[in-house]
Amino acid sequence: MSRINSGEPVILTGNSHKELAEKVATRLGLKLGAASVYHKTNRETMVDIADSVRGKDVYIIQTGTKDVNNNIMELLIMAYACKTSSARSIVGVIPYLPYSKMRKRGCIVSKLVAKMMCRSGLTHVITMDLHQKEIQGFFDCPVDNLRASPFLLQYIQENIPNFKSAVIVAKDPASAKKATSYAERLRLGIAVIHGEQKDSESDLVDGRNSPPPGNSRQRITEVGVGMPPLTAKEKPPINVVGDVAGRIAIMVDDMVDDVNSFVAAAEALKERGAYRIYVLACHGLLSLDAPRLIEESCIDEVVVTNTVPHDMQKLQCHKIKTVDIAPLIAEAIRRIHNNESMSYLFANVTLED
Ligand SMILES: O=P(O)(O)OC[C@H]1O[C@H](OP(=O)(O)OP(=O)(O)O)[C@H](O)[C@@H]1O
Repeated sequence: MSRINSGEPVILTGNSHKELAEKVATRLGLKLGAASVYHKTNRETMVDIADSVRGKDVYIIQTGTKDVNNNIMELLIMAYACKTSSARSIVGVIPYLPYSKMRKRGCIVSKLVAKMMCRSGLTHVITMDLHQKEIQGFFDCPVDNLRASPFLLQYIQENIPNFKSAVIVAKDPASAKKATSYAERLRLGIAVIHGEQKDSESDLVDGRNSPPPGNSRQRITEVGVGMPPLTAKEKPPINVVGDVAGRIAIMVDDMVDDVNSFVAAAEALKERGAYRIYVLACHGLLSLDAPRLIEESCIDEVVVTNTVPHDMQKLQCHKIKTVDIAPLIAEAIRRIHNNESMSYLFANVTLED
């Protein structure tokens, strides 16, 4: 990779993923800028940037982790500190953009997050595999939504023996387009799973202010709007459309969170004769009990990139593998900094990725 050539940028990072930030800086032939980001005893976030950023192009590498609210505050305060110290441009490098999964009912938090980031001083955002591409429209600055698919496709070709006898699986109809786009590039067939795999409220971990019990359809009917209630027993059964018998099944998605939906899908695939089951996704959030669930499941491997740190989860589960996307992020920074076209980075991706 050629070097940065138009005035050295400053690469800063908060506490979300130092390892990734260091890898990116090293690839660019730079050192991380001296900044300390810490929390006072009252939990307020403090930022000290040691060197002057006046007139500089600053890149702040900060991803979303399980410490998500601190991740966001650190980024906002760092960006604001750079803005008020007269940085020329401030690029937020946010590999996993938090709050991008929209909850059914409730406000669109990603719009609020985008507005706060722009107000704090970000002049450009680099992110990866947005859960909804439309989120880019919430930002009042340019957004480059990089894709992990070329890296994941390469992993399949190099690390899954007999991948030519595999079928790419969409674990729900919503991910069918993504599965098709992977399948076409690998010249494989697809299968689509239909049916309820997890409760829509399964990501609630804190009981305070949680919605009243009962499923959402029931509540809608109680106030006299909408269709008759569907009870848990009446949920559509899991159905696999496509032939997976005697094949390797590879599920592709944007993120693996608490993993429940993938485990349920894997069981359906196993029942129908798939003999090896892989899950590939960009973001390995691997929340809650995910490592144990994967370990005990019929999934053979979960392959994610290092947009989100997951070393602890790997200690608990030997089936989790990591693909390094630091080279992609470094190349995006280099191109933006040198005012070069980004199209090269999108050469082998499709709109559906
Ligand atoms: O918690 P896990 O079981 O690991 O699930 C992760 C899934 O959640 C997200 O989709 P979501 O269910 O939010 O559906 P959506 O596409 O309707 O937003 C994401 O795209 C994965 O498919």
